[in-house]
Amino acid sequence: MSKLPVLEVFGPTIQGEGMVVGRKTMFVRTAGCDYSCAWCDSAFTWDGSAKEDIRLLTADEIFEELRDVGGDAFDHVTISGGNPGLLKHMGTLVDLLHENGCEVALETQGSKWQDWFKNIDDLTISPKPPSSLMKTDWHKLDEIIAELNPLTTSLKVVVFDKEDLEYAKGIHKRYPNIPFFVQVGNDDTEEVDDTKLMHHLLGKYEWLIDQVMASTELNRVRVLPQVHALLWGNRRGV
Ligand SMILES: C[S@@+](CC[C@H](N)C(=O)[O-])C[C@H]1O[C@@H](n2cnc3c(N)ncnc32)[C@H](O)[C@@H]1O
Ligand SMILES: Nc1nc2[nH]cc(C(=O)O)c2c(=O)[nH]1
Ligand code: SF4
Ligand SMILES: [Mg+2]
Repeated sequence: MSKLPVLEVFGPTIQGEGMVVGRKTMFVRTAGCDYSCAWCDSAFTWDGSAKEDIRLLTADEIFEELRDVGGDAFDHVTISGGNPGLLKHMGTLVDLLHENGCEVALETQGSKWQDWFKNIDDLTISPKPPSSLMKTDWHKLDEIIAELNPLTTSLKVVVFDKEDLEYAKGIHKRYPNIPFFVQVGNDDTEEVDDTKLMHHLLGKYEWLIDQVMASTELNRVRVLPQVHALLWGNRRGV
């Protein structure tokens, strides 16, 4: 049976971001990413710093661990990373979760397609703005968005500055029928004082709200912080 590189299995917690924010969910975090965003809050998934913690697990083993960690107190699992979209065999886990009565969410950046994306219940595509220093492959992103069901898909752009906001406007204009979210960028992923970080991020949230409210191009838009960062700071596994 094919194995998947896993770094974290945690929860239940709330989905802190995007289209199903607040939803009780478990998380499975895979290792490896084809990007290296300047501000990645999960850089340990790809920068080598946690490579000793990567475990190669079958879908059955991942589900067993979800039950060990979360008991029966969940019916929703979010797959994130790194980029889980690199993993051809993730579809086996998605099917197994469905067979066991769980809904499945995915976080990916829209750089790679997998056929199992079609089976995801809450699919977040998060293209990366200029501050990430990554380049969007527009042709690939067009192909991916064209395949997906707008009822189960959302776009989420993290915004750090005005240039990112212009990028966000471009994404929304290009894919107007996909529910659109802008998210506060955390520019202090090293901060260990949760209260200090909370105040800092709330200030950035207010700035982002002001920008979106003033824009004529961002009307059908939801503006959200990372709720888990407000509550629990930069901690892992929450
Ligand atoms: C760690 S990524 C993993 C999934 C996938 N690689 C992606 O980027 O969509 C999960 C989400 O966290 C967001 N994110 C990463 N670093 C962030 C930061 N410093 N501030 C706000 N959001 C961040 C990403 O944009 C993405 O939407
Ligand atoms: N609570 C919580 N919500 C999240 N939403 C997206 C996350 C991610 O890292 O992909 C995340 C995370 O790590 N924790
Ligand atoms: S695409 Fe996601 S996991 Fe990869 S570097 Fe960017 S934010 Fe981090
Ligand atoms: Mg995160």
